[in-house]
Amino acid sequence: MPEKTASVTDTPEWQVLLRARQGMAQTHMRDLFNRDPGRAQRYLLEAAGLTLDFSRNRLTDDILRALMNLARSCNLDGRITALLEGAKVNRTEHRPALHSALRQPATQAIEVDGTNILVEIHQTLNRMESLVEQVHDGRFTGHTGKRFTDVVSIGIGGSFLGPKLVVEALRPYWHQSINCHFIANIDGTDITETLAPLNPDTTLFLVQSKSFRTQETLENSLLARQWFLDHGGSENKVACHFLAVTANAGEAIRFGITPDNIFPMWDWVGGRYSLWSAIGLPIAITLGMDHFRALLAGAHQMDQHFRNAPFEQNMPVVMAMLSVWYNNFWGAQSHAVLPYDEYLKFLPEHLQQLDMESNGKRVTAQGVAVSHDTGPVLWGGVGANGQHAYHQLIHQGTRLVPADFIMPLQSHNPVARHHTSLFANCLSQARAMMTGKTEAEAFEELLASGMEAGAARQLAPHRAIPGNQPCNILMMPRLSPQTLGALVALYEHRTYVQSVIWNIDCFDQWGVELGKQIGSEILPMLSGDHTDGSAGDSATDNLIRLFRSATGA
Ligand SMILES: O=P(O)(O)OC[C@H]1O[C@H](O)[C@H](O)[C@@H](O)[C@@H]1O
Repeated sequence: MPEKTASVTDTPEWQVLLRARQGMAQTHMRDLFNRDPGRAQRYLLEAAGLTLDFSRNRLTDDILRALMNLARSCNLDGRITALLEGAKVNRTEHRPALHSALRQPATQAIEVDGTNILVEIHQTLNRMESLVEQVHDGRFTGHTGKRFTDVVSIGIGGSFLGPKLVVEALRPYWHQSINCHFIANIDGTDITETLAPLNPDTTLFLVQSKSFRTQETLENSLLARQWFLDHGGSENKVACHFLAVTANAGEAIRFGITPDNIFPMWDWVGGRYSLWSAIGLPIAITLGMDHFRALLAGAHQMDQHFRNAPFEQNMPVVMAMLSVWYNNFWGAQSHAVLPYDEYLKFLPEHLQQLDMESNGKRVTAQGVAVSHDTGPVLWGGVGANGQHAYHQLIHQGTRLVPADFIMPLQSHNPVARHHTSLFANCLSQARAMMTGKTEAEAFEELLASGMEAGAARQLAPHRAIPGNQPCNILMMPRLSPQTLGALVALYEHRTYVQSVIWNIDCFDQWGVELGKQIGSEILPMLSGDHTDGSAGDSATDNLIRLFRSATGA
């Protein structure tokens, strides 16, 4: 039987926050700003090149203190040390989660089972560097001797989303000679459309899979291999075009990858935390190793800030505790991430896996059902596009939607006055969410526009906006490898801190396994290899029949 531990909801610190929540029920953020204009200056943090303005929150100094007391009561200090120093924080898989070690200079040792892992990490980085240089200067070429022009990463989940985010976000830093593509989905369209314009002689494939057992990745890799063979390649030239990154070298070799072409991964790195490892090869090849190392350096700066800054000034801790505040005390069910930068359009997707796969849990680390909500639904998209779509719900819907605005102060593409307009949009949305517009204000506005009083009275409730929607604004001088590294590491640590408060294991993902298991049973029924069984329920059986009659299987 799982050991029973006291729930965080029973602690005095939790009760203080419950009372604080009651006390804030009638307080609007407008009042908070009116009473305390200094909050804008006070609720501003700097770390690793990022600036966080968290003044637009349902927050007072007392509540901030109470949130940090809750963090202390959960031994957050000790848990941060445990994470960064390699304790087995992934309890169900008995592993450390040492993504921070991947960006650590080799000056101090970090031991896992008696081995200093920094040695292998830096050896791997050096191997990556050598590969990148050889690809760039043409010493490592395709089988016809032509330089590589395209790299295709085949992987899914954590072996896809992080590298894709970084590669797309750092386009202004791309090495000029090479293009990068990603194949993830087991949808023929993904691979067909990606490979169609490519030249097999000048295309380098990276098979990216920690486990080397992921069906989508293995099937796509087989197909890519066949494409290479069908277009002038031969079996003995596959090694020139296929590399793998995996913690399961044995499977990769069985699959046909030459041992020399395999880069290591380790079981102490979670998939969604792995872009800093050799899973980052698409990044390193596309941007060059200097930029990859700058990305690591930015993340390392955030690690140091996370380790050393007092809680009240600790950016990941503050953001995590604000999320706990809204999630557990105000009933928020989602969290929006709104990057005001086109290059960051894949950030919400990466953070969805990071946050929702990590904190989408319903039992404590001890295996007992939680007595509180855990991770909210994370969603979002680039501003200003969202303003003309889902922001309506944030402004006038019935739900509380805390949001993070993310905005570089300088643009890589400073055309006309676009960047100023973009920043104006970001600030105006944050202000509209915070202040809203009362019905009386809406009424006055309509009268001033010349509308007759009766009509104005009728329309005013539709134009009123409650406001009081909390948001953070995260800024950086410019989106660069360093600031992006810090930004992603910030969200990694924010995720961890939440999991500490909720007492859940944020490094496993058992929930995704059942679907895979059922999928492997259904596949032969759909393809006609196994026709007389039942999937176990009539609804599934019905659609299997429908699919088979539509496809003639
Ligand atoms: O890297 P792989 O072993 O192929 O795993 C790819 C992905 O698939 C799994 O189902 C997990 O949900 C993800 O956490 C993982 O990143």
